[in-house]
Amino acid sequence: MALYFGSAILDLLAVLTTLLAAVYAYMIWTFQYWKRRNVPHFDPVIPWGNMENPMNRTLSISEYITLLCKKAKAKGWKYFGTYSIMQVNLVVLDLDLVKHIMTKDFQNFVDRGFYTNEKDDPLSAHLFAIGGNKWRRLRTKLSPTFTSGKMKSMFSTLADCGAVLETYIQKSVDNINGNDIKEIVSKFSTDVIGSCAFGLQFNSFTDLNSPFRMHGRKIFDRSSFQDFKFVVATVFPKIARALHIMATPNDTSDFFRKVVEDTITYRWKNNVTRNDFLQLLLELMDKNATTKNGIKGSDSQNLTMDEAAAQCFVFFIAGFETSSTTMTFALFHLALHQDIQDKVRNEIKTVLANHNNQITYDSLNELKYMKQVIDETLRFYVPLPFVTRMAAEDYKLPGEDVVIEKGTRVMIPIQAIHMDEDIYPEPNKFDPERFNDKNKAGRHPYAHIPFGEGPRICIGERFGIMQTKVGLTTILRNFRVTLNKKMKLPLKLSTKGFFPSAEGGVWLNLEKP
Ligand code: HEM
Repeated sequence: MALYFGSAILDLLAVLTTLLAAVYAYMIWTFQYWKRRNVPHFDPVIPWGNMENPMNRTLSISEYITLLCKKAKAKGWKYFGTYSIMQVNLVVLDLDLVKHIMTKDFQNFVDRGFYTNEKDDPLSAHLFAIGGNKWRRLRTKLSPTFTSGKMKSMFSTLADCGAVLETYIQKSVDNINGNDIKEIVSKFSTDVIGSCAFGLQFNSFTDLNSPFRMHGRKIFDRSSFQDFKFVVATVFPKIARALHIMATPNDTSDFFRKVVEDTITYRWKNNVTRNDFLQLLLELMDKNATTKNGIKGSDSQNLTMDEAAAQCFVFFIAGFETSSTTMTFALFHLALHQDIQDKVRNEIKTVLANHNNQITYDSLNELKYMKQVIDETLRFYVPLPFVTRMAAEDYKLPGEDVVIEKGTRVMIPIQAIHMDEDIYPEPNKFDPERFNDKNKAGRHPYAHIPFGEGPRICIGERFGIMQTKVGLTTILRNFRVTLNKKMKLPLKLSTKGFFPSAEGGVWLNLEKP
């Protein structure tokens, strides 16, 4: 039925044109936000703002932000405004200001401003994503899970996974050569998280169709469209929730929720206790938490089944990709720099000789040079290129004439800080000596923050380093790592996904030294 132009189609066109014009005008107005506030910024482009078109990137996210920050630094900016689509962000470069946001004034920057949709997607409500009091409550509860005492008691479970990796590479070294090393270390870290977070044997090396490995791949090998959907959901969370947009793929969510529920039910039913994260979560569960089978939780604390599943899930996603990325890039650099590799291997041999040639919790703590190699790897290719914090109230940047408005996201560009040549001369040179005690002491404490900083620092830092050390020690004490002829140099980062990964893979050989 035509109302205005005598034709329903013309009416519809008129409505659509008006809507588009309104959105366009709103974008123009939004894209002047930083100009109106007199904050330094680069000119945005409609509709992506200062982002690259997520469907057609030429650089990885990490490289793109680092480039933007380099340009900003060259102009003498300590911070600058950006737009990701219509979301305004303040990128902070000055390390003293970074310290204020992450630590000193943390009470105003508790939230990350991450998209969650607890109703449709219970797994999205995990420790990394949630904010406010809910985060405080959960973080307080989960922190004891990651103390050095707990890490020590969990070490034997981790060492068992190291032994599986060792047997695998010893047996199949001929087949491994000329393979993407990321696939091998990912199987190891999937097994580690399986044992330590879920209390299950994932058997990633023997079960080629392991559903855990399959879901792990699926979460991180996201298409550009999925990335785009997530960015839009972060910018317009209310609309995204109304449209039931999930952060976790549907089948992955069903799979993990069922695994956790079945495992918890089994443990309650059979009074099983184990030295793992799940046991600690179990002890925090609501006495009224009921599984589908009608089994009730046994104590009076208040984590629900879905909350417990969400935490297992975040340990899985945060634990396996970060550590396997770190191991992959460490091995790549060691293959490029045989002298550094020799030094690491000699250290491993000397230290393990004092521990019956066993990889133990204490022996790993003595691997000081390997820790320098890991620190330098995490400087060079940090798994999370940036983190965000959202202002809970208006906040005046200390010493500056700028107020960060309530609800604005502040971005801490970790990778760009790590590549700042004023902090790290020749940033593209791999040099573990940057992290000897003397050189470390001469730098700002916020110059190296691969695990973030302040009260929201990575809860799994100790575990991530321990896991990385077990993987590297297992490989390097048995093999010399060299570049395979299929490895394309210089390494180019993939333009897909959020975590840095090598385009075409990291092709290495393992040779008997
Ligand atoms: C090399 C390994 C790892 C790296 C580089 C890494 C890095 C990070 C970073 C940068 C953050 C954000 C911190 C911030 O905003 O200040 C984070 C948070 C987090 N990480 Fe890790 N991580 C690693 C391993 C792990 C492991 C093994 C686990 C669990 C088993 C884990 C669980 C988490 C969780 C749950 C959070 C959210 C903490 C919160 O918001 O309270 N991470 N990680």
